[in-house]
Amino acid sequence: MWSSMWDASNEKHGDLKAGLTIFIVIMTAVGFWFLQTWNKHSRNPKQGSLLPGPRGVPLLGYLPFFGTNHHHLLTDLSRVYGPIYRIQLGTKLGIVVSSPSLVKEVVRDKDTIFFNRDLTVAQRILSNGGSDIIFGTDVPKWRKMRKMLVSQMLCKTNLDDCYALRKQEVVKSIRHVYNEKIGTPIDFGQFAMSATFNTFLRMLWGGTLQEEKAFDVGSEFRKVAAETLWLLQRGNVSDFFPVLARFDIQGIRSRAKKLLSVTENMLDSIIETQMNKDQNEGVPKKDEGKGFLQLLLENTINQDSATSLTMKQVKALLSDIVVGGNDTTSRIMEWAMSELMQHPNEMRKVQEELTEIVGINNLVEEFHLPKLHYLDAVIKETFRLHPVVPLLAPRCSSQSTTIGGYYIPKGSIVFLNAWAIHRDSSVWDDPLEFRPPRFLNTDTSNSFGYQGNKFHYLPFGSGRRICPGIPLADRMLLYVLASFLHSFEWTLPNDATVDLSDKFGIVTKKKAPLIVVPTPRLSNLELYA
Ligand code: HEM
Repeated sequence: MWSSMWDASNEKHGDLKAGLTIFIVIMTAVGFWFLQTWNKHSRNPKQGSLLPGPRGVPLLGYLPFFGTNHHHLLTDLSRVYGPIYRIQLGTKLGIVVSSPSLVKEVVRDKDTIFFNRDLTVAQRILSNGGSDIIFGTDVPKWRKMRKMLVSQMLCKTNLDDCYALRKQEVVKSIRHVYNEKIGTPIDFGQFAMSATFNTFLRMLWGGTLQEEKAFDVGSEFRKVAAETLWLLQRGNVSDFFPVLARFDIQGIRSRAKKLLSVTENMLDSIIETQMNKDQNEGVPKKDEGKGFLQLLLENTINQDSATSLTMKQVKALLSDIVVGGNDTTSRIMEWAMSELMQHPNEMRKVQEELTEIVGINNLVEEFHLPKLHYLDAVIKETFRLHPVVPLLAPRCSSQSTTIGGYYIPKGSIVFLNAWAIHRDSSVWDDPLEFRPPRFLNTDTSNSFGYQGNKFHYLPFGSGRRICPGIPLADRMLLYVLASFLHSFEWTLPNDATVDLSDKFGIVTKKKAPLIVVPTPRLSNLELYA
């Protein structure tokens, strides 16, 4: 995603700076051309007024001033320049939108114009030329893949069917904490990340992969997914100055190509294993449901070209699920836990609800989830204060148009600043306070969901390109968090405090990890066995 282009860590930021230095020398040669581009962006008042925005420096635009926490910077700038402004990023023109009504104009009223993405070098390579959903811009192909994901893999029936797979992994995590971590400080983010990752993989392969093989595949996939995310968020000079792409100054293109080849080989081998299984071996146990891969392979055998996917698309979809779903889901768990540790009263209410609905002599089951209203409100409030994808997935205008009466040239990159909107005092009462009851509204006409229909609450985006993973993310968040909060009491190590500051990235995370100490909470210790 474009928001990830300027990575937050110092190491990577330094890397971008080094690239920029080399670049400045080369850029003298193309400066003339750049100025022409600048003029083109600035002088076309025919269709609307010119946008305000901060002044940058020649050639680089505002790039040198970005610092590390880009969502904070863009929010600060919106206080100066208003809910829509322009920002020059090398040769690219960025448009930053931070009001609900203007978001609506982009994602609903003009959704066909803002359907596209402006792919970076790494995005184009790692998505195999945009053959996945996240980076895909070919509408018929994108639609076919989304349909497969939403109406077959993540439909209620299939998610219900593979509950047993999720449960096995969550119970394994609980057992692991009970056997090895009681009374010791653990990094909750890492713990949530492992539990989520293992659960995702279990749903991908279903119940058919041997445990040992599943473990090896899991470790490899985890490495590949982490590197993909890392590479996607490295700043790359070529993205701001495409004319330099052929020089691959920072080596990002070659590294992405190597990574794609490793990923493809790994997925090919998994797919082959799955296809070579003899029929009995491949049939899931009665209560386990089909894994996503099996569903996908059945779909490719289907000869109906209107619905069937190619192998390239199958692999792209598997990657999307892991890359798009794992970090986001586990990071929000860490944020929710951090807010609960910071607000013991809220923690008490959540645990009282769990005791009442689940019972202290039982483990949480998915059928309990619809009754866990307070926990649901805690998660929603966490998403409001800490939308883990703060600038959503930036869109690109496929033709010149207007937003809010301002002229937007073709090819502009539009950032929808959900982080700013979620913290805007003209939209929310006491926006900086963690107050879950604001999501407890029993009046259904006024209640909040994740569907992005209220343009002031956008943790999963909105419009045609809204996150298709919501049904799975919603279940996983509630189920995993409820299980951890019900099974254990969590305390901070002596003298520790909770640091709620954040660090921008493709998925925004906590600056300092949350370290907590678990002790058993259930009265029947056999439940941990
Ligand atoms: C807490 C969990 C998650 C969060 C916060 C999240 C957030 C988002 C956001 C903000 C977008 C961009 C939407 C927009 O620009 O309007 C997005 C897109 C996407 N997400 Fe998620 N997501 C999560 C989980 C998942 C899961 C579990 C999956 C897969 C099973 C997934 C797959 C995708 C895909 C494929 C897209 C691209 C959609 C498109 O471009 O058409 N996400 N997500």
